[in-house]
Amino acid sequence: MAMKVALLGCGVVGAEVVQLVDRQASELAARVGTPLEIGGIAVRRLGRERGTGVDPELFTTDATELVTRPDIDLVIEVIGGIEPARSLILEAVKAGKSVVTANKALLAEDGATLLSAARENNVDIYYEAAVAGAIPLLRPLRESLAGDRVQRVLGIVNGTTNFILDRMDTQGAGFAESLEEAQTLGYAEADPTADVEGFDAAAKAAILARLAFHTQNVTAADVHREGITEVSAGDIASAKAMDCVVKLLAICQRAEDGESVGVRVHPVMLPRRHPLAAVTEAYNAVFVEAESAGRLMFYGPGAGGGPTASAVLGDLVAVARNRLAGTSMGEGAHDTGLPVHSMGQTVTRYHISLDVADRPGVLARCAEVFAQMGVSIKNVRQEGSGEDAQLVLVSHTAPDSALAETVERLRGLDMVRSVASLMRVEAFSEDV
Ligand SMILES: NC(=O)C1=CN([C@@H]2O[C@H](COP(=O)(O)OP(=O)(O)OC[C@H]3O[C@@H](n4cnc5c(N)ncnc54)[C@H](O)[C@@H]3O)[C@@H](O)[C@H]2O)C=CC1
Ligand SMILES: N[C@@H](CC=O)C(=O)O
Ligand code: NA
Repeated sequence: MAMKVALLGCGVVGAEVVQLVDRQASELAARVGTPLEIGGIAVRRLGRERGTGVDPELFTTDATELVTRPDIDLVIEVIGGIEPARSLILEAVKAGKSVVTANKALLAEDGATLLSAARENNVDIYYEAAVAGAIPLLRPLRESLAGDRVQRVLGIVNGTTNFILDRMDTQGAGFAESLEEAQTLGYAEADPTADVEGFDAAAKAAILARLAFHTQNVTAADVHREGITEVSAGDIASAKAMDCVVKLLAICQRAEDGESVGVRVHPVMLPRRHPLAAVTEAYNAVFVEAESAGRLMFYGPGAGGGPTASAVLGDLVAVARNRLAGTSMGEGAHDTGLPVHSMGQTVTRYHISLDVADRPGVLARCAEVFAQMGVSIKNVRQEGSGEDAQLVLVSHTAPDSALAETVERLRGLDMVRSVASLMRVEAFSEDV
C-alpha cells in the first residue's frame, strides 16, 4: 500500500518537491520499499494550482485538517517562518506522522520542543535542507561523526552574502550593486535583511552547534550576529594586502576547557590558503574540525528549489523507511546541556587598521594600549606617511572583550584619527 505524503506550502521548494516525487516515483518506491504518493497540498490561496499538472483536488487551504487526516503518513513542511509552521508540525507529530522540514528559522528558535514532541510520539523530524541546502551535512554530523568529538565548525552557510563578498573581492563591485545582482539571480530572500544582516546564517549556526556538540540549549537568540552591511571596499583592500579574503562565517566552537560552546556569525578575514577562501559565487561550504577525523569539508549548492528539494526527498526516503521498519531516530535524547558562553568570552583575533598622525611615539603609544589590555600583537606595519599614514596591527588570539576594549582605547588616543578597518581574523585552529 502507498504511503501518503502531505505537502505544506507549494512555493519555490514545494513545487520542486511535487515534480520530483512524480518524476522519480518508481525509484522512490524501490528505495523505500513501498510507493510514495502526494495525498494533499496545503496552499495559502486556491487558484494558482492550475497549470502545475497536479490534480486540483489535491489542493486545500486547510493545512490543519490535512496534517491530521488519518490516511496521511508523512508531512513535508515548506511554508517557512514560525507560525503556523510550528503548530502544524506539532499537530502532525501528535497525530503520529513523521515530518520533513526545510525551516531553519523554526528549528533554530524551537528545535528542542519539536524534537522532544517527536520522541514522545515515536516519530521523526528530519531537516537536512535547513542548513546548506543540498549539501549532506546534518546527517554526517549526527550520524557519521557520532563517535568523534567535534571541536569547531566553520561555515559559509548563506549563498547571498558569499555572492556579494565574492563580487566585491574579484570585480571590485560595490555592496548595493552586488546585492541587486544576487536578487536578480534569485539567491536573496524577498526581504534580503535576513541574508545581509546575518539572521539566516545565525539560525543555521544554532542548528549546527546543537548537532556538533549534542547540546539542545542553543537557539538563534544565543548566536552573536553581525551582518555584512558594514563591510567596506577598504576592508576588502586590507584583506587583500594580508593575502586574505572577507567571508561571512558561522563559527561554532568548543571552549578550551570543553565546558561551554561559542556560536557566532560575523565577517572575517580568512587567509587565501584556507579551503573556505576558495568558495566563490553563491556556493556554501562547511569546514569541520573533529578530534579523530581531523579536518573535513562539505561543499555544494546551499540554496535554490532543486538543491533544497533534493535534500527534502532524501529525508523523505529516510523517514518513510523508518516508518516501515516501525522505528524512529529519537534525536535529542542525549543532551550534553553544554551552555553557550558570551561573545566577550570567545577567543578571537583582530585586524585593526588605524589612520594616524605619522609622528614619533605613535607606534609605542598604540603598543602600550595593547599591553595594558593584556593583548599580544602578532604583526604590525605602517602604510603611507605624513597625513596619510596608516598603522595596521594584527593581534594574537585573546578574549573578544579584551580586544574590543583595546579598540575603544585606541580610538580615544589623540594621535589616532579614525579606525579605518576593523575585522576579526579566522584561520586554522592552531593559528594563534
Ligand atoms: N528557497 C531556498 O533556496 C531555500 C529554502 N529553504 C526553506 O524552505 C522553506 C520554503 O522556502 P521557499 O519555498 O523558498 O519559500 P516560498 O515563499 O517560495 O514558499 C512558501 C510557500 O508557502 C505558502 N504558505 C504560506 N503560508 C501558508 C499556509 N499557512 N498554508 C499553506 N501554504 C502557505 C506561500 O504561499 C508560499 O507559496 C523555508 O523554510 C525556507 O527557509 C531552505 C533552504 C533553501
Ligand atoms: N537566502 C538563503 C537561501 C538558503 O537558505 C541563502 O542565500 O543562502
Ligand atoms: Na543540507
